[in-house]
Amino acid sequence: MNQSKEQRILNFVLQNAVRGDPCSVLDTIDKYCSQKEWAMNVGDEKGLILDKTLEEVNPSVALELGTYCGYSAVRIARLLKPGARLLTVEFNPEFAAIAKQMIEFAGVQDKVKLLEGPSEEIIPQLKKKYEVGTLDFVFLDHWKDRYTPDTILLQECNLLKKGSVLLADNIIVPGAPEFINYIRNNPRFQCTNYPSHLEYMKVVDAMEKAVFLG
Ligand SMILES: O=c1[nH]cnc2c(O)c(F)c(-c3ccc(F)cc3)cc12
Ligand SMILES: [Mg+2]
Repeated sequence: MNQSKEQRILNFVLQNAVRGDPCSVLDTIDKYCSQKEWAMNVGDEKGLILDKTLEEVNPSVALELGTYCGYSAVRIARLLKPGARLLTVEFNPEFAAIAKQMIEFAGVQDKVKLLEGPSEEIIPQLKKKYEVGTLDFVFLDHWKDRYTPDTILLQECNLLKKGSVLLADNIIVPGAPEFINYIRNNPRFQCTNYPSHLEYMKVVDAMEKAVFLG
């Protein structure tokens, strides 16, 4: 049974990165995905926008929707203050299995809880089952058609508080026009657009930050 691309990425990290060194894991994934096989990690250019947003927010509790191979989970976790935690949601069991190993190899497993399943099922469980009060930061990087319903669900579940920050990937490619229309016309959010490029490509993409006003 030949290996998946995601397994090849993990193997390259296990063989070439430094165990326990998150930056080494990120650089190694970026090297593989820019030189050998493209993959949908947020990457190093949009990753800097993620880093800057995280340094502004300095979240105690962060949520990521769309773990994939764990690149952005490692990227987020490496910047979390002591005691802060990241909950990351992945629907695809194969991706979740790869991400678990990636997160452990990077040494950030104590800061990250990987939740396997559909976001629409997991979000309503966050308060009671995962002891979340409210979320300081949410990274939307899963399926574009879920950005709006999940943002509405986060509000319905009272998981956002005044100042909670959402950051959404792929606003241009693959694009999330319905989300952009929803969030920019919603008076409860203050939006900022961050032009960038698609991971590992010269194609234009963008991220959108939306601050919940309460
Ligand atoms: O499905 C996705 N979920 C989360 N992030 C993505 C991404 O960053 C992509 F570039 C892409 C992408 C895939 C194929 C393309 F040709 C272009 C972008 C997809 C996703
Ligand atoms: Mg993405």
